[in-house]
Amino acid sequence: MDYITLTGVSALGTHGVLDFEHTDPQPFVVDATLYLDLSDASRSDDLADTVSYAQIADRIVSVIQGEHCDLIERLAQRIADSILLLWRVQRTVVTVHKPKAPIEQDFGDVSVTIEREQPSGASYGDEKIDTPTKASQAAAEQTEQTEQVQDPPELHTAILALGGNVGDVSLAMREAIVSLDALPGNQITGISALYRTAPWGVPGAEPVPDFYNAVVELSTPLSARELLEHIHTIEAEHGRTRDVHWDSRTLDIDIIDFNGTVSADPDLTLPHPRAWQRAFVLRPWLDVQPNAQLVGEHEGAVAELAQRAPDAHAVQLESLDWILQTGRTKEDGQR
Ligand SMILES: Nc1ncnc2c1ncn2[C@@H]1O[C@H](COP(=O)(O)OP(=O)(O)OP(=O)(O)O)[C@@H](O)[C@H]1O
Ligand SMILES: Nc1nc2c(c(=O)[nH]1)N=C(CO)CN2
Repeated sequence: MDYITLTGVSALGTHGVLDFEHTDPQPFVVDATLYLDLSDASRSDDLADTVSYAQIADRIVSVIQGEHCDLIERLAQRIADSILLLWRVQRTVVTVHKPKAPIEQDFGDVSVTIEREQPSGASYGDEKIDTPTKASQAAAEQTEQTEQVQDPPELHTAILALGGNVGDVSLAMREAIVSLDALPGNQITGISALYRTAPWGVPGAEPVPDFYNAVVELSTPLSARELLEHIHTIEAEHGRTRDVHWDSRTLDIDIIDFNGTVSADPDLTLPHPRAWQRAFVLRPWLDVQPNAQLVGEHEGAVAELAQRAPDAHAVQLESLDWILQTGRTKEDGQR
């Protein structure tokens, strides 16, 4: 199996059992090996056929700087989880070093190493992670020969807004992101923070729960229309029905921008026709593209539109590392 190795990624964090370790930052150093099939990337010379080691380094640093763990075993698990969100990575070995650990004796380093893999039988779109049989190897070789004469697919950059206000929204959004990333050829290239936002334009006399919103940047070979079809399937998997416009919902995913395309088609309007006046979309968009520009009728710098939007003051940062959480959050569980 091919692999990518990244060593010595370091950052300050507040992990440890002792009281002062909860407040005084100390260095943590991480080595990670990612096992994945690099045969496509080695032929195509295209980043979309592999995983970006810069993105892995970012994820590792975010986890080190993120939520407190008592044990470096737990920190290593959180790092492995964040790496395995990338569907291409089949297995990862993560070592966390804590060179300044509070140990009275002279010591050089202390570290833990864990090895984790995708859940068994994990299936991603049409791609199943399986031990290759002779037949599947022969089929793969055949495909490789065919692929050599094909042009690599054209990749598009899509900005997707995710939101919801019913049930465990952040879990639904994390699962949706994994599903989007798992579609063949897709790669999530940016994930915003999670924001808690006041309901925008939602009708009805009853009080409506706040929404959670986030934005992702996606590199995709799919057309905008194909992507929208997949999005509808993912929304439906999370119990979304489309009965009432702007009603409370478990999961809503909108295509905000698709390579700067402008289209008035009502089935797929681009950019999203209401994005320009929604700080709950514009603010998280800036997290993944700080210099983003909206095209079309309401064109302008997203940073300026976000400030001017009527709900600019109703968008509150909820979590920077929400994507790394596992299971239900206490708060979500009560919703
Ligand atoms: N850019 C777009 N992204 C997603 N859906 C779109 C887009 N443009 C048009 N649509 C169409 O809008 C229809 C309704 O979408 P949806 O149910 O997500 O709307 P909504 O969430 O109630 O309102 P809003 O679009 O204002 O967020 C979809 O069936 C889809 O075909
Ligand atoms: N704060 C907030 N308000 C909304 C949202 C949303 O995601 N966040 N989505 C809506 C319809 O898509 C309507 N109103």
